[in-house]
Amino acid sequence: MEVEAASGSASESRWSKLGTSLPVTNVQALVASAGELTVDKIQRYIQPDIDAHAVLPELSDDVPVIDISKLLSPESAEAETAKLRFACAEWGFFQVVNHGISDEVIMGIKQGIQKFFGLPLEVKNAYAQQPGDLQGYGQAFVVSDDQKLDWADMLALFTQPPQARDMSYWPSQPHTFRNCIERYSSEVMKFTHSLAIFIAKTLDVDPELVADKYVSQFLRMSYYPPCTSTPEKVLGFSPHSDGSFLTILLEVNSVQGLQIRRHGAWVPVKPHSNALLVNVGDLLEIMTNGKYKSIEHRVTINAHKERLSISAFHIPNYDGIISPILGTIGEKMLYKTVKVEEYARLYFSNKLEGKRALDYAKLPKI
Ligand SMILES: O=C(O)CCC(=O)C(=O)O
Ligand SMILES: [Fe+2]
Repeated sequence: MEVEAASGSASESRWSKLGTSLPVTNVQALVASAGELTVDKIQRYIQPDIDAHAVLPELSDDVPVIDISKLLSPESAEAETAKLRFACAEWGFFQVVNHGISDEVIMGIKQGIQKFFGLPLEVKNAYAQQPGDLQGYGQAFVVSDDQKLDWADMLALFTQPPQARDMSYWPSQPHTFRNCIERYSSEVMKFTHSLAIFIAKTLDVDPELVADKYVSQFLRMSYYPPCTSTPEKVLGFSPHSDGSFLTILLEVNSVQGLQIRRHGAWVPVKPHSNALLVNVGDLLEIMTNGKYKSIEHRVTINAHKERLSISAFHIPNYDGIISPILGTIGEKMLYKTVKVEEYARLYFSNKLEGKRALDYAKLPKI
Protein backbone atom coordinates (compact mmCIF):
# COMPACT_ATOMS: atom_id res chain seq x y z
CA MET A 1 0.00 0.00 0.00
CA GLU A 2 2.66 2.45 1.00
CA VAL A 3 4.63 1.91 -2.13
CA GLU A 4 1.53 2.57 -4.18
CA ALA A 5 0.80 5.72 -2.22
CA ALA A 6 4.29 7.01 -2.85
CA SER A 7 4.18 6.27 -6.55
CA GLY A 8 0.74 7.87 -6.73
CA SER A 9 1.96 11.22 -5.56
CA ALA A 10 5.17 11.06 -7.56
CA SER A 11 3.27 10.48 -10.75
CA GLU A 12 0.78 13.15 -9.78
CA SER A 13 3.37 15.89 -9.83
CA ARG A 14 4.73 14.62 -13.13
CA TRP A 15 1.32 14.32 -14.75
CA SER A 16 0.37 17.79 -13.67
CA LYS A 17 3.46 19.27 -15.30
CA LEU A 18 2.49 17.97 -18.69
CA GLY A 19 0.22 20.74 -19.75
CA THR A 20 0.93 24.30 -20.48
CA SER A 21 -1.58 26.72 -19.22
CA LEU A 22 -2.06 29.87 -21.20
CA PRO A 23 -4.88 32.34 -20.78
CA VAL A 24 -7.99 31.48 -22.76
CA THR A 25 -11.35 33.11 -22.53
CA ASN A 26 -13.77 31.61 -20.09
CA VAL A 27 -16.62 30.87 -22.45
CA GLN A 28 -19.32 30.80 -19.81
CA ALA A 29 -18.34 34.33 -18.79
CA LEU A 30 -18.17 35.35 -22.43
CA VAL A 31 -21.75 34.19 -22.97
CA ALA A 32 -22.93 35.92 -19.80
CA SER A 33 -21.26 39.23 -20.59
CA ALA A 34 -21.52 39.53 -24.32
CA GLY A 35 -25.26 40.11 -24.70
CA GLU A 36 -25.97 39.06 -28.23
CA LEU A 37 -23.20 36.74 -29.39
CA THR A 38 -22.29 37.95 -32.82
CA VAL A 39 -20.11 36.01 -35.22
CA ASP A 40 -17.44 38.69 -34.67
CA LYS A 41 -17.33 38.06 -30.94
CA ILE A 42 -16.93 34.29 -31.34
CA GLN A 43 -14.75 34.32 -34.44
CA ARG A 44 -11.95 32.30 -32.84
CA TYR A 45 -14.35 29.43 -32.11
CA ILE A 46 -15.68 29.07 -35.64
CA GLN A 47 -14.56 25.73 -37.06
CA PRO A 48 -14.50 25.77 -40.86
CA ASP A 49 -14.32 21.96 -41.21
CA ILE A 50 -17.23 21.25 -38.93
CA ASP A 51 -19.46 19.88 -41.67
CA ALA A 52 -16.78 18.14 -43.70
CA HIS A 53 -18.33 14.77 -42.87
CA ALA A 54 -21.94 13.60 -42.74
CA VAL A 55 -23.81 13.34 -39.43
CA LEU A 56 -25.91 10.17 -39.21
CA PRO A 57 -28.49 10.38 -36.40
CA GLU A 58 -30.17 7.26 -37.79
CA LEU A 59 -27.25 5.22 -36.41
CA SER A 60 -27.58 6.57 -32.85
CA ASP A 61 -29.68 3.64 -31.71
CA ASP A 62 -27.00 1.21 -32.88
CA VAL A 63 -24.45 2.32 -30.26
CA PRO A 64 -23.98 -0.93 -28.27
CA VAL A 65 -25.47 -1.24 -24.78
CA ILE A 66 -23.71 -3.61 -22.37
CA ASP A 67 -25.54 -4.87 -19.31
CA ILE A 68 -23.20 -5.72 -16.42
CA SER A 69 -25.85 -7.91 -14.78
CA LYS A 70 -25.87 -10.04 -17.94
CA LEU A 71 -22.08 -10.33 -17.85
CA LEU A 72 -22.39 -11.61 -14.30
CA SER A 73 -25.16 -14.11 -14.84
CA PRO A 74 -24.04 -17.60 -15.97
CA GLU A 75 -26.89 -17.97 -18.51
CA SER A 76 -26.15 -14.73 -20.35
CA ALA A 77 -22.42 -14.19 -19.73
CA GLU A 78 -21.18 -15.74 -22.95
CA ALA A 79 -23.50 -13.81 -25.25
CA GLU A 80 -22.91 -10.52 -23.39
CA THR A 81 -19.12 -11.06 -23.48
CA ALA A 82 -19.39 -11.48 -27.26
CA LYS A 83 -21.36 -8.23 -27.39
CA LEU A 84 -18.66 -6.47 -25.36
CA ARG A 85 -15.96 -7.80 -27.71
CA PHE A 86 -17.93 -6.52 -30.69
CA ALA A 87 -18.46 -3.13 -29.04
CA CYS A 88 -14.73 -2.67 -28.33
CA ALA A 89 -13.66 -3.88 -31.76
CA GLU A 90 -16.29 -2.30 -33.98
CA TRP A 91 -17.48 0.83 -32.19
CA GLY A 92 -14.87 1.69 -29.54
CA PHE A 93 -17.80 3.17 -27.59
CA PHE A 94 -20.63 1.59 -25.63
CA GLN A 95 -23.22 2.44 -23.01
CA VAL A 96 -23.13 0.43 -19.78
CA VAL A 97 -26.29 -0.23 -17.78
CA ASN A 98 -26.54 -1.86 -14.36
CA HIS A 99 -23.05 -0.53 -13.66
CA GLY A 100 -23.52 -0.78 -9.91
CA ILE A 101 -22.75 2.85 -8.99
CA SER A 102 -25.57 4.03 -6.76
CA ASP A 103 -28.03 6.75 -7.74
CA GLU A 104 -26.99 8.66 -4.67
CA VAL A 105 -23.35 8.87 -5.80
CA ILE A 106 -24.35 9.79 -9.36
CA MET A 107 -26.84 12.43 -8.21
CA GLY A 108 -24.28 13.85 -5.77
CA ILE A 109 -21.62 14.47 -8.42
CA LYS A 110 -24.20 15.72 -10.93
CA GLN A 111 -25.54 18.31 -8.51
CA GLY A 112 -22.06 19.25 -7.33
CA ILE A 113 -20.78 19.97 -10.81
CA GLN A 114 -23.87 21.95 -11.76
CA LYS A 115 -23.47 24.08 -8.65
CA PHE A 116 -19.74 24.52 -9.20
CA PHE A 117 -20.20 25.94 -12.68
CA GLY A 118 -22.95 28.19 -11.33
CA LEU A 119 -20.50 29.91 -8.94
CA PRO A 120 -19.28 33.41 -9.79
CA LEU A 121 -16.24 33.52 -12.04
CA GLU A 122 -13.93 34.92 -9.37
CA VAL A 123 -14.83 32.08 -6.99
CA LYS A 124 -14.13 29.47 -9.66
CA ASN A 125 -10.94 31.23 -10.66
CA ALA A 126 -9.69 30.79 -7.12
CA TYR A 127 -9.33 27.13 -8.11
CA ALA A 128 -7.61 27.90 -11.37
CA GLN A 129 -4.03 26.89 -11.84
CA GLN A 130 -3.09 30.48 -12.49
CA PRO A 131 -5.17 33.46 -11.50
CA GLY A 132 -6.93 35.21 -14.32
CA ASP A 133 -9.06 34.36 -17.22
CA LEU A 134 -8.42 30.66 -17.57
CA GLN A 135 -10.38 27.96 -19.22
CA GLY A 136 -9.62 25.34 -16.63
CA TYR A 137 -10.06 25.09 -12.91
CA GLY A 138 -8.54 22.72 -10.43
CA GLN A 139 -5.09 21.26 -10.26
CA ALA A 140 -5.31 20.77 -13.91
CA PHE A 141 -3.14 19.89 -16.77
CA VAL A 142 -4.92 22.51 -18.74
CA VAL A 143 -3.82 22.11 -22.28
CA SER A 144 -4.60 25.14 -24.22
CA ASP A 145 -2.84 27.47 -26.50
CA ASP A 146 -3.77 30.32 -28.74
CA GLN A 147 -5.22 27.88 -31.22
CA LYS A 148 -7.68 26.50 -28.68
CA LEU A 149 -11.06 26.57 -30.33
CA ASP A 150 -13.17 24.61 -27.89
CA TRP A 151 -16.36 26.14 -26.59
CA ALA A 152 -16.04 24.69 -23.09
CA ASP A 153 -14.95 25.51 -19.57
CA MET A 154 -13.47 22.75 -17.52
CA LEU A 155 -12.51 21.53 -14.13
CA ALA A 156 -9.76 18.94 -14.41
CA LEU A 157 -8.55 17.03 -11.38
CA PHE A 158 -5.94 14.40 -10.88
CA THR A 159 -7.57 11.83 -8.64
CA GLN A 160 -5.23 9.25 -7.15
CA PRO A 161 -6.37 5.86 -5.82
CA PRO A 162 -8.35 6.33 -2.57
CA GLN A 163 -5.47 5.21 -0.35
CA ALA A 164 -3.13 7.81 -1.83
CA ARG A 165 -5.44 10.76 -2.24
CA ASP A 166 -4.50 14.37 -1.83
CA MET A 167 -7.75 16.31 -1.98
CA SER A 168 -6.30 19.58 -0.78
CA TYR A 169 -6.42 21.22 -4.20
CA TRP A 170 -9.92 20.01 -5.05
CA PRO A 171 -12.60 22.71 -4.97
CA SER A 172 -14.22 23.09 -1.57
CA GLN A 173 -17.27 24.87 -2.95
CA PRO A 174 -20.07 23.90 -3.01
CA HIS A 175 -19.25 22.54 0.44
CA THR A 176 -20.22 18.91 -0.26
CA PHE A 177 -18.33 18.85 -3.56
CA ARG A 178 -15.08 17.26 -2.41
CA ASN A 179 -16.95 14.44 -0.79
CA CYS A 180 -19.05 13.89 -3.93
CA ILE A 181 -15.96 13.85 -6.17
CA GLU A 182 -14.22 11.47 -3.81
CA ARG A 183 -17.11 9.02 -3.81
CA TYR A 184 -17.76 9.20 -7.53
CA SER A 185 -14.08 8.90 -8.40
CA SER A 186 -13.58 5.82 -6.16
CA GLU A 187 -16.70 4.13 -7.50
CA VAL A 188 -15.68 4.77 -11.10
CA MET A 189 -12.21 3.38 -10.40
CA LYS A 190 -13.76 0.21 -9.00
CA PHE A 191 -16.14 -0.01 -11.93
CA THR A 192 -13.26 0.41 -14.40
CA HIS A 193 -11.34 -2.33 -12.66
CA SER A 194 -14.27 -4.76 -13.04
CA LEU A 195 -14.78 -3.72 -16.62
CA ALA A 196 -11.10 -4.31 -17.37
CA ILE A 197 -11.52 -7.88 -16.09
CA PHE A 198 -14.50 -8.42 -18.41
CA ILE A 199 -12.46 -6.97 -21.27
CA ALA A 200 -9.64 -9.41 -20.46
CA LYS A 201 -12.19 -12.23 -20.87
CA THR A 202 -13.16 -10.96 -24.30
CA LEU A 203 -9.49 -11.23 -25.27
CA ASP A 204 -8.97 -14.56 -23.55
CA VAL A 205 -6.01 -13.23 -21.56
CA ASP A 206 -5.03 -13.22 -17.91
CA PRO A 207 -7.07 -10.46 -16.19
CA GLU A 208 -3.89 -9.31 -14.45
CA LEU A 209 -2.48 -8.20 -17.78
CA VAL A 210 -5.36 -5.81 -18.31
CA ALA A 211 -6.83 -5.01 -14.94
CA ASP A 212 -3.73 -3.77 -13.18
CA LYS A 213 -2.79 -1.46 -15.99
CA TYR A 214 -4.53 1.60 -14.67
CA VAL A 215 -3.48 3.35 -11.53
CA SER A 216 -4.33 6.97 -12.09
CA GLN A 217 -7.46 8.78 -12.98
CA PHE A 218 -8.11 12.23 -14.31
CA LEU A 219 -11.56 13.65 -13.94
CA ARG A 220 -12.50 16.32 -16.40
CA MET A 221 -15.77 18.07 -15.81
CA SER A 222 -16.80 20.04 -18.86
CA TYR A 223 -19.34 22.80 -19.14
CA TYR A 224 -20.44 23.73 -22.66
CA PRO A 225 -22.49 26.93 -22.61
CA PRO A 226 -25.21 27.41 -25.21
CA CYS A 227 -24.18 29.38 -28.25
CA THR A 228 -27.06 31.39 -29.64
CA SER A 229 -25.23 32.58 -32.71
CA THR A 230 -24.14 29.97 -35.29
CA PRO A 231 -23.99 26.99 -32.88
CA GLU A 232 -23.65 24.81 -35.97
CA LYS A 233 -20.21 26.33 -36.65
CA VAL A 234 -18.81 25.95 -33.13
CA LEU A 235 -17.52 22.80 -31.42
CA GLY A 236 -17.50 22.20 -27.68
CA PHE A 237 -14.63 19.79 -28.15
CA SER A 238 -12.63 19.38 -31.35
CA PRO A 239 -12.21 15.88 -32.83
CA HIS A 240 -9.78 13.76 -30.81
CA SER A 241 -9.31 10.29 -29.41
CA ASP A 242 -8.57 9.86 -25.71
CA GLY A 243 -4.98 9.17 -24.62
CA SER A 244 -6.28 6.91 -21.86
CA PHE A 245 -6.67 3.17 -21.36
CA LEU A 246 -10.45 3.43 -20.77
CA THR A 247 -12.61 6.55 -20.41
CA ILE A 248 -15.90 6.56 -18.52
CA LEU A 249 -18.24 9.42 -19.38
CA LEU A 250 -21.21 10.63 -17.40
CA GLU A 251 -23.54 12.84 -19.40
CA VAL A 252 -24.66 15.01 -16.52
CA ASN A 253 -27.77 16.77 -17.77
CA SER A 254 -28.65 14.58 -20.75
CA VAL A 255 -28.17 17.35 -23.30
CA GLN A 256 -26.98 15.73 -26.51
CA GLY A 257 -23.70 16.83 -28.05
CA LEU A 258 -21.20 13.99 -28.28
CA GLN A 259 -20.63 12.54 -31.75
CA ILE A 260 -18.45 9.57 -32.56
CA ARG A 261 -16.69 8.68 -35.75
CA ARG A 262 -18.02 5.69 -37.64
CA HIS A 263 -17.12 4.74 -41.19
CA GLY A 264 -16.06 8.31 -41.94
CA ALA A 265 -19.27 9.93 -40.65
CA TRP A 266 -20.32 11.30 -37.24
CA VAL A 267 -22.88 9.42 -35.15
CA PRO A 268 -24.57 11.45 -32.38
CA VAL A 269 -24.74 9.61 -29.05
CA LYS A 270 -28.10 9.79 -27.29
CA PRO A 271 -27.59 10.39 -23.57
CA HIS A 272 -29.00 7.53 -21.54
CA SER A 273 -29.90 8.69 -18.04
CA ASN A 274 -29.09 5.41 -16.27
CA ALA A 275 -25.98 4.54 -18.19
CA LEU A 276 -22.30 5.34 -18.24
CA LEU A 277 -20.68 5.75 -21.63
CA VAL A 278 -17.40 3.91 -22.00
CA ASN A 279 -14.76 4.31 -24.66
CA VAL A 280 -11.59 2.51 -25.59
CA GLY A 281 -8.60 4.86 -25.31
CA ASP A 282 -5.39 4.96 -27.35
CA LEU A 283 -3.49 2.84 -24.83
CA LEU A 284 -5.99 -0.03 -25.01
CA GLU A 285 -5.83 0.16 -28.81
CA ILE A 286 -2.04 -0.19 -28.60
CA MET A 287 -2.25 -3.01 -26.02
CA THR A 288 -4.60 -5.00 -28.26
CA ASN A 289 -2.47 -4.42 -31.37
CA GLY A 290 -5.37 -2.49 -32.86
CA LYS A 291 -8.10 -5.07 -32.22
CA TYR A 292 -9.95 -2.63 -30.02
CA LYS A 293 -10.37 0.85 -31.42
CA SER A 294 -9.81 4.24 -29.87
CA ILE A 295 -12.38 6.17 -31.86
CA GLU A 296 -12.32 9.87 -32.62
CA HIS A 297 -15.13 11.92 -31.18
CA ARG A 298 -16.18 15.55 -30.86
CA VAL A 299 -18.79 17.58 -29.01
CA THR A 300 -21.26 19.88 -30.72
CA ILE A 301 -23.04 22.81 -29.11
CA ASN A 302 -26.68 23.51 -28.45
CA ALA A 303 -28.18 26.94 -29.24
CA HIS A 304 -30.24 27.11 -26.05
CA LYS A 305 -29.11 24.51 -23.56
CA GLU A 306 -25.89 24.08 -21.66
CA ARG A 307 -24.27 20.65 -21.67
CA LEU A 308 -22.36 19.18 -18.74
CA SER A 309 -20.30 16.03 -18.71
CA ILE A 310 -17.70 14.27 -16.58
CA SER A 311 -14.96 12.26 -18.23
CA ALA A 312 -12.93 9.87 -16.08
CA PHE A 313 -9.73 8.89 -17.86
CA HIS A 314 -7.94 5.83 -16.53
CA ILE A 315 -4.24 5.88 -17.19
CA PRO A 316 -1.64 3.19 -16.51
CA ASN A 317 1.30 3.78 -14.25
CA TYR A 318 3.33 6.70 -15.50
CA ASP A 319 6.56 4.72 -15.21
CA GLY A 320 5.18 1.79 -17.14
CA ILE A 321 5.26 0.62 -20.73
CA ILE A 322 2.45 -0.44 -23.03
CA SER A 323 3.07 -3.33 -25.42
CA PRO A 324 0.77 -4.57 -28.17
CA ILE A 325 0.64 -8.09 -26.76
CA LEU A 326 -2.92 -8.76 -25.62
CA GLY A 327 -4.38 -11.74 -27.42
CA THR A 328 -1.82 -11.53 -30.19
CA ILE A 329 -0.02 -14.89 -30.19
CA GLY A 330 1.46 -15.38 -33.63
CA GLU A 331 0.21 -12.03 -34.87
CA LYS A 332 2.25 -9.42 -36.64
CA MET A 333 2.88 -6.40 -34.40
CA LEU A 334 1.28 -3.26 -35.79
CA TYR A 335 2.16 -0.96 -32.88
CA LYS A 336 5.37 -0.10 -31.08
CA THR A 337 5.91 -0.67 -27.39
CA VAL A 338 5.55 2.80 -25.88
CA LYS A 339 6.52 4.30 -22.57
CA VAL A 340 3.46 5.78 -20.87
CA GLU A 341 5.41 8.91 -19.99
CA GLU A 342 6.55 9.48 -23.55
CA TYR A 343 3.10 8.84 -24.93
CA ALA A 344 1.59 11.32 -22.51
CA ARG A 345 4.14 13.97 -23.52
CA LEU A 346 3.40 13.42 -27.15
CA TYR A 347 -0.35 13.45 -26.59
CA PHE A 348 -0.22 16.78 -24.81
CA SER A 349 2.34 18.40 -27.05
CA ASN A 350 1.49 20.98 -29.64
CA LYS A 351 3.66 19.21 -32.18
CA LEU A 352 1.19 16.71 -33.56
CA GLU A 353 0.69 18.69 -36.77
CA GLY A 354 -2.81 17.44 -37.34
CA LYS A 355 -1.93 13.79 -36.71
CA ARG A 356 -3.17 11.75 -33.79
CA ALA A 357 -0.67 10.75 -31.11
CA LEU A 358 -1.74 7.19 -31.92
CA ASP A 359 -0.28 7.47 -35.41
CA TYR A 360 3.18 7.76 -33.86
CA ALA A 361 2.68 4.45 -32.06
CA LYS A 362 1.91 2.60 -35.28
CA LEU A 363 4.70 0.68 -36.98
CA PRO A 364 5.20 1.55 -40.63
CA LYS A 365 3.31 -0.78 -42.97
CA ILE A 366 5.73 -2.85 -45.01
O1 LIG B 1 -18.21 16.04 -23.02
C1 LIG B 1 -18.22 15.02 -23.68
O2 LIG B 1 -19.25 14.46 -24.03
C2 LIG B 1 -16.96 14.33 -24.12
C3 LIG B 1 -15.73 14.99 -23.64
C4 LIG B 1 -14.51 14.30 -24.15
O3 LIG B 1 -14.46 13.78 -25.23
C5 LIG B 1 -13.32 14.24 -23.30
O4 LIG B 1 -13.37 14.77 -22.17
O5 LIG B 1 -12.31 13.66 -23.74
FE1 LIG C 1 -12.68 12.51 -25.34
